[in-house]
Amino acid sequence: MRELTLDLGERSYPIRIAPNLLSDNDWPSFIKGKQACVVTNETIAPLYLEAVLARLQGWQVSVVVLPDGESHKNLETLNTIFDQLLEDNHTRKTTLIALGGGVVGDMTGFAAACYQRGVPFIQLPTTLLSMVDSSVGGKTGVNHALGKNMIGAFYQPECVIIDTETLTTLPPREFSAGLAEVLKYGLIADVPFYDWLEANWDGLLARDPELLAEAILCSCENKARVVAEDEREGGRRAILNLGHTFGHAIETATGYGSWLHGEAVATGMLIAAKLSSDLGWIADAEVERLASLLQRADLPLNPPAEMAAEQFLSLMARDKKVLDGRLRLVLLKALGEAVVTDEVEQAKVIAAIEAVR
Ligand SMILES: NC(=O)c1ccc[n+]([C@@H]2O[C@H](COP(=O)([O-])OP(=O)(O)OC[C@H]3O[C@@H](n4cnc5c(N)ncnc54)[C@H](O)[C@@H]3O)[C@@H](O)[C@H]2O)c1
Ligand SMILES: O=C(O)C(=O)C[C@@H](O)[C@H](O)[C@H](O)COP(=O)(O)O
Ligand SMILES: [Zn+2]
Repeated sequence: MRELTLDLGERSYPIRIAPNLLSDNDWPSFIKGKQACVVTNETIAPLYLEAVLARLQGWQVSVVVLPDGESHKNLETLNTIFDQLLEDNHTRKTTLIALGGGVVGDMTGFAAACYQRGVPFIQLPTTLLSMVDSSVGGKTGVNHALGKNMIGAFYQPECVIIDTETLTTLPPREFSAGLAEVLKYGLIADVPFYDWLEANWDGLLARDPELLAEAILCSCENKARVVAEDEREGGRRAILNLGHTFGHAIETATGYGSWLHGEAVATGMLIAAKLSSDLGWIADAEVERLASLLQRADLPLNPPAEMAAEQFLSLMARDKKVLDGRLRLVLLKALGEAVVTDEVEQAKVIAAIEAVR
């Protein structure tokens, strides 16, 4: 088993990575008391709910099965979790268990932050993206029609249990979406990891278990390092948003459905890389290198044809990083060195969007 700790003082927690951890009797020990509510969705429940419930026999356990998809990551769906918790008389001693991808994880975490002003929760991520990113770091929340993740809270889990065996059932498009966030860590902070990813890209695409476990560990280590430094995004944590200002605009414009989060981030990172090379910060060859890795994973390189640059700009004006009315973008000062800047001319931003198109 691989293990690391996200170091946040008294709110520190372990992140465990190994095959078949869901069937392990160890993870329920992170739950204080014998009351729990498992939140999952209609796709994941038939695959993994039984294994989880088998570990909780004799407990007071409720189950909430959410509809599947990013389009359901909203307040209306969130309320169904509260309905169930109240109907089943759950108290402040109840622990919520997020069994699923980032959508289930973000909503369960936010429900835990709100229910009776806060109950514990644990993360059992089942997508690559949720293993390497969303289950770690305590960003929880839901979307609003006018913007992505606009309603939420910073709220940390008790532990993150990554059962790598669950990746065997993940559809290829979802797997690739996760790889986009994996590449992000190399781009923003870890050139040796980026080189390693490029060297092992075929093996990763073939889902070699050892390579995957290594990539998940390295991603979690990178994320944990940044979050431990700046839990509530006062500064450095914003680098984890590389590509997201453009990506969130795509997701919002397309109604949280046709583009997966990781796909939108892939295209967004390519725009950010192009802008960084236009500014003379990274070599043109690095933009090509990233495009090639994305393409080999079948990730989209071009923004939606119907999205004009002006639509990007108006949606990006609501980005959470906007300060004093000024757009702040995460760009690459060098490969492996992300910076947050508000000093890029609008014309250059438009040019990068058009160039990638
Ligand atoms: N909180 C954070 O820090 C953070 C970080 C990155 C992304 N996110 C959020 O995460 C979400 C995206 O997460 P995601 O990519 O996991 O998407 P997702 O949760 O929608 O899961 C992707 C799809 O895979 C299915 N699935 C999940 N596990 C499976 C498995 N093992 N086998 C078969 N099918 C499985 C799901 O039912 C879904 O259809 C977005 O809402 C994004 O905003 C949050
Ligand atoms: O953990 C973070 O911080 C991130 O930015 C990780 C991102 O991959 C993730 O998509 C996050 O949900 C985006 O956060 P937001 O604050 O821009 O909504
Ligand atoms: Zn993301």
